Amino acid sequence: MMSRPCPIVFDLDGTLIDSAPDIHACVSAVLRQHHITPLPLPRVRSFIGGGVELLWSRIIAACSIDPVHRPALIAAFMARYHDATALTRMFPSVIEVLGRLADAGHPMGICTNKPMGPTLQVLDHFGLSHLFPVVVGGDTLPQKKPDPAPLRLALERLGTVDGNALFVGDSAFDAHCATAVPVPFLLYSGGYRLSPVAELPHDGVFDHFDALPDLVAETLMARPRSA
Ligand SMILES: O=C(O)COP(=O)(O)O
Repeated sequence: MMSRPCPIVFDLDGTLIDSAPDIHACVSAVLRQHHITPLPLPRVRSFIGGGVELLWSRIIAACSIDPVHRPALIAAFMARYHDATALTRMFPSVIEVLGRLADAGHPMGICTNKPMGPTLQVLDHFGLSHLFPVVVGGDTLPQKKPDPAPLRLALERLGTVDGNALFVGDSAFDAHCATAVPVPFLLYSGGYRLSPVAELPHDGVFDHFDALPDLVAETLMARPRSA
């Protein structure tokens, strides 16, 4: 009996989309409002991946801001972040490759630390919503990646059987989350990763989305499959 194509869950920021310029623009606007000199884009990009709260913990530390301002800063940021898509781009070939994987029958989902509001907005903006029947955001559960709970929820909602699924992401948050579930992890090396590839647990690595369908097939072939 042929087994059905396995579910594939994707991280969002730094994996499918380069959203750092929009996040940087929102952060800079909020800092300017508070008369604080904005940080350079690469610095803000290095703070992305652990969700909004961790992003702001890092900004507050980097700019030596009094933590008493934290709630106001985060509220002002969220008001801008909700529909910030103007500077965001999909990584090359993402739309074509997602279409190929969907046509091959893989059920697909998103597991991101980005809050649900901006996540749904950006998926809609890029015409990706219909590809992802399951979306777990950074505020869906109390836990965020690298805790396994959000990815486990996405896999459960996609009907994963016996861990027969794949997770695709770009960061240490994603790699350690996949290990904790556990589920095989494919690392996109062109995203916001801070650690060397060799230091992140992974079952495959790719630097361009054109390589992903073959990598998916190879990874699944190398593993025992459930019916
Ligand atoms: O909001 C973030 O920090 C990044 O979210 P991600 O999980 O899609 O990389």
